[in-house]
Amino acid sequence: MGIVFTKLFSSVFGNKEARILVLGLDNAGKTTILYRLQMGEVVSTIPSGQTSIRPYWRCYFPNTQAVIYVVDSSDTDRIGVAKEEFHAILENVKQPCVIKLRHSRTGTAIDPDLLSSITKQLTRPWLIWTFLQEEELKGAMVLIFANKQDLPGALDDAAVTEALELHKIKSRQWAIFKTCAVKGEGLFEGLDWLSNTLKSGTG
Ligand SMILES: Nc1nc2c(ncn2[C@@H]2O[C@H](COP(=O)(O)OP(=O)(O)OP(=O)(O)O)[C@@H](O)[C@H]2O)c(=O)[nH]1
Ligand SMILES: [Mg+2]
Repeated sequence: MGIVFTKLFSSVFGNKEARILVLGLDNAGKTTILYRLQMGEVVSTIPSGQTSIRPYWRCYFPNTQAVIYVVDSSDTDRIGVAKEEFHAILENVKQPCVIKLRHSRTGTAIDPDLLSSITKQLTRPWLIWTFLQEEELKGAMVLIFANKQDLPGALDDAAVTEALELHKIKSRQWAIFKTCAVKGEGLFEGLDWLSNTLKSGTG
């Protein structure tokens, strides 16, 4: 997998840095996905989808080319919340933002400078979990991972498409892929789409 990915990385992004934001409700599988993509040590330091920090999804770093939105396809109780959050992200809400993150387990505050120094140290600059002004998201393309396909009762890609009302997305490229993050299934197919779309410059 590492080799496949390295090839993908070098052929697609070259020396250019591509900023990709990974979002989703808590427990959706973001950390597992980033771990499968060999980013475990970085994502473990940054809190993610918990309710208390969701408002800060509106604040990001500039120049994000793509958003990966991870959905727990088996969590049908919260698929409506996942939809609301998703469309809130895509809406162009311009508001001043203060970034103040807390580690989900220790409660330690993570300041933006630290966050940015973490991301600068990444050896693989193609994937950066970070924050940007939401207006910068206007042109970003969206990759949706309908995750946890292995669980009984999981909605398939068509059902997640409907539940998230993806057809309402008019002004940006999007695609949805079924994934099972724990087995690593579907992730590279999704990244393949992302890289091809980034490469073709149509996103
Ligand atoms: N069965 C199954 N479990 C999964 C899958 N992906 C993730 N999980 C499990 O779901 C739980 C949550 O996964 P995380 O990757 O921690 O989710 P997260 O989105 O990072 O959650 P927060 O950090 O709380 O926002 C873990 O127990 C994972 O092992 C999957 O594809 N199938
Ligand atoms: Mg996590």
